[in-house]
Amino acid sequence: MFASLRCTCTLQANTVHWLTVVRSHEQVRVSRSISSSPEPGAEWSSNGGLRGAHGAATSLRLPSSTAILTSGGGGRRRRRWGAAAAASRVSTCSAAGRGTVVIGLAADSGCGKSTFMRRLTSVLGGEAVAPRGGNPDSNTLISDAATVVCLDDYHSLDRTGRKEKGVTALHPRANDFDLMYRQVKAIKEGRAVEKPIYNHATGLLDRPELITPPKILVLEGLHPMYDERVRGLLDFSIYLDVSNEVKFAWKIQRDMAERGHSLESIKASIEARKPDFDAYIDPQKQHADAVIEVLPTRLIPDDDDDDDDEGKVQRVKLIMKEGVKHFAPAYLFDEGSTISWIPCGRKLSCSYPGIKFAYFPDTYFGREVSVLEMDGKFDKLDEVIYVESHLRNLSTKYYREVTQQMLKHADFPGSNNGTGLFQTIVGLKIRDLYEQIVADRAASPALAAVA
Ligand SMILES: Nc1ncnc2c1ncn2[C@@H]1O[C@H](COP(=O)(O)OP(=O)(O)OP(=O)(O)O)[C@@H](O)[C@H]1O
Ligand SMILES: O=C(CO)[C@H](O)[C@H](O)COP(=O)(O)O
Repeated sequence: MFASLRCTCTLQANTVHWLTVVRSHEQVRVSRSISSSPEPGAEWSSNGGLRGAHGAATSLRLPSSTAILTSGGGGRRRRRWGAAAAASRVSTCSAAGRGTVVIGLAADSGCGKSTFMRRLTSVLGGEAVAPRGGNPDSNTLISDAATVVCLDDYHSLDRTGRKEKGVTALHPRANDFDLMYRQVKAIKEGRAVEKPIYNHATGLLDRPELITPPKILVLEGLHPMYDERVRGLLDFSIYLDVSNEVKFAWKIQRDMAERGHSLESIKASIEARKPDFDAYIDPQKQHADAVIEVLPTRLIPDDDDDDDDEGKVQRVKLIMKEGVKHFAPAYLFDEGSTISWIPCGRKLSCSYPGIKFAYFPDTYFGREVSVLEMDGKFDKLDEVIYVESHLRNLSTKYYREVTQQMLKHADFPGSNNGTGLFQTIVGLKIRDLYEQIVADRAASPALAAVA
């Protein structure tokens, strides 16, 4: 699907390189062995070693442009690995070559980041899996085209440390932005890094894992756009803006049903996080190229207290910045117009309270934007084609691609409403952006060299 990337030195055809990394006190030695089928044209540059500071043995497999860490040692998994310890271990191997495209996805916890990631990696192709053989509590996902890194891994304070210092995970003091910047920059420049792991099961920082440069690196978490230097490395950024009412409903649904939390503890956790959320997370949306905003419906009157559907129906806005390189906003019927559309009728089944679409130009934090809005929910997912056929600039590759993606993931939360629809569209836009960047680089090798 993707154009292949040109890298810095060449692998033999049909060769997979297995690397054995032996960690010694000050250094990690890399030895290459064995082979079997790489991506044609994939290349490997190594000056002979990764640098490290631990005593464990680790195996790496480098099938194409992505290497996967498989942990061999693991003896001290519960040891706290400070983010600072990983700082010095930026390695010099490059697999992706011409520069990784970096995408930022910001949102509070429980706002649909994982769901969005699953939709995105599905659009990009290939299954997204945890690093094979690595830490079972790793937060990283790897697919053919993309590596998704969770920024929780850059917490500089573990759970106990945060408690002792009285800060939440949302506070900048609990996160190492210097390391985040250095490592994202290294990956973007084609160098692998050893990234820390924040273990959500234990609340500790685990031994770092190796991240090699993928075609697309997605940084998902609380702060991808908080630090100006990290923000400057992003090729595209998204913010999932879930209103308090809806966030509360989703949190209750998940944390009560799936995690056994009490209603009181969920409320207390939301309240405790709110000041830091308002101060450090929410303001990032002004920097996003696309914002998916989830609000309560306007189709059900406020005084209609009896209606069970009220919490289940959402009004979702896709706010798309104008003038972003490689990103042409999607639109309804006619670009730049203001449109209100009720598609219900012969071609789209709608039960109460119906479906309403809107499209209009607007401003968002002083920037010109185009907004697509959907209020209501789909009754039959195969009928989404009716809506898809009236939307333009979707960056689909074939007829009904949006509808097919929605049907494929019908069981994901939000598949029957604007969250699923707009997340799918943003996924297609990211694929398109990546392909444009690769095409630009191919057309201008000088650009690629500085990317
Ligand atoms: N579009 C949606 N519609 C309804 N519920 C949703 C939607 N998206 C997410 N949820 C609910 O919120 C929960 C959290 O979603 P998800 O795991 O994708 O969020 P997250 O941001 O990755 O969370 P965390 O950071 O806490 O892991 C889901 O289990 C589901 O209950
Ligand atoms: O906001 C969060 C991002 O997911 C988490 O609360 C944060 O990472 C801390 O995790 P935990 O509660 O598991 O210690």
